[in-house]
Amino acid sequence: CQQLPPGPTPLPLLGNLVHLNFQFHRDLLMELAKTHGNIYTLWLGWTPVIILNGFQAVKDGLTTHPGDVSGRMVSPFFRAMAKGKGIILASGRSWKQQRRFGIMTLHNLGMGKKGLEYCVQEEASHLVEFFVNLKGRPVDPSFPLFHSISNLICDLVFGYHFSDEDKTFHELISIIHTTSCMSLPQLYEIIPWLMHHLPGPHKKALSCYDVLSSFARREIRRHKERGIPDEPQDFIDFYLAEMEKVSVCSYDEDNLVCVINDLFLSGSETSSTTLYWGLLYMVVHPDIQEKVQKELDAVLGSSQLICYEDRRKLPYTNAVVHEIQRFSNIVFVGVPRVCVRNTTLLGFPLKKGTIIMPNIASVLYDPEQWETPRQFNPGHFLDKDGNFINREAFLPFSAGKWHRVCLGEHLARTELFIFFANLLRAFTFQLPEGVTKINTEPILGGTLQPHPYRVCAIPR
Ligand code: HEM
Repeated sequence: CQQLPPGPTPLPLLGNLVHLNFQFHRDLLMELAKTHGNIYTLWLGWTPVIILNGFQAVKDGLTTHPGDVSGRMVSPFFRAMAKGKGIILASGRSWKQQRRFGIMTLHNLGMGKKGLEYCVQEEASHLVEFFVNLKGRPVDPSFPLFHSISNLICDLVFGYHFSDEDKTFHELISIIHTTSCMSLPQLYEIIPWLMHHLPGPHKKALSCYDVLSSFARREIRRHKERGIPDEPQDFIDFYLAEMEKVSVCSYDEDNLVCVINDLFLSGSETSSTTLYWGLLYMVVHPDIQEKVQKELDAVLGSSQLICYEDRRKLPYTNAVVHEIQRFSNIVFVGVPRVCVRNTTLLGFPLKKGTIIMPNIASVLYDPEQWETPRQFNPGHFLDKDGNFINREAFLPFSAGKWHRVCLGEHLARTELFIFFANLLRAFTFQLPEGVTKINTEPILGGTLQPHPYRVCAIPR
């Protein structure tokens, strides 16, 4: 039998939604843990959701019986979107196969002649060129960052990347942006039968998802028409080759479409928003920016291609990149998990189907783990001699190595390091003349976003 952890008293019908102001706010969730403990229950309407708070609870909760808590919520909204296919919104055998294939293929693409790191370096140098052409004029870097990171996914998945002016690409990234910035429409989860017939942001997200799917189908058709080369060049080639080889039912075109959508939706906005925060922090902390530049100048030449491996020679820069991820904690309440069988979570027996929400923000801001959790402090990742140190509580990609943990972790780390180091080697970022104030509070959406801002990239 089930024993739910304690929590605030729910109201009839709405549960704790009113307590939450109909959204998950990281600070409110951390505040509730002070009263109810590091594992507590919130009710979304009739549905109990178990919240894990702080490093120890999140780590133990996700890694003690990782297989038991590796399901995803097949909520009405998610079902309407991906119909249980792909990776991020899928569960069970099909999810396992798509995920394993996705990991293997990203790895294989990294090994190829035109490896993954090369694509990252190429996109980073296009971005540097973009800023050079601006000649120090103010710009909101959000769009160019998003553009470059999405184009990188195009490179990996489609085998080519778009030019800056391409209209189709602008249409594609505006769709990805709208869909990935959406927060989960809570009302759809509670009354899907009604919301399905009403207009609103949920309708927009669903129709964007359909447009994205038709885009993926067009690319799959193009690949089929030109035939699969002996040496697959991109994600679609690898997948189509696999479809020909094995007759496993979950390798089908619908799954491929959803996997492509997953790569765009979880791989574009996350990395580009982290870099958007990164430039903001550099403007706010010019002393830290200068220290990074000094290290880059001392260790690298001005034209040398920057590799991910260079992070070992650049401990301060590496620490700043990690601190940007920690402090911005963009995926603030993680992605909900579901128990795939009856299990025990930190001593509480839970039934199959119970939803678990790891509050990632409470890990990255855990006062027991970080010296100055609410301050931007690269020292969190440095020892007293200035060497880089890994921190156990650095879990922006979540936890549970062989199960649900972020599939793009390696790609994201490579992108963040190479983009950041290239940008800071080439430019000093500062506020436009006359601007003295800047808002560093996040906007709550699908991820935590900075308020729009403009910077000048002054060539060094
Ligand atoms: C700064 C960048 C990124 C952050 C902070 C991030 C974070 C996360 C988090 C917290 C999860 C949920 C894991 C869980 O359920 O425990 C996740 C899942 C996922 N991420 Fe990332 N991610 C990033 C970049 C990427 C990139 C670049 C890709 C791929 C191109 C990617 C692909 C995925 C996929 C496919 C999943 C679903 C995994 C599954 O359900 O099995 N992510 N990510």
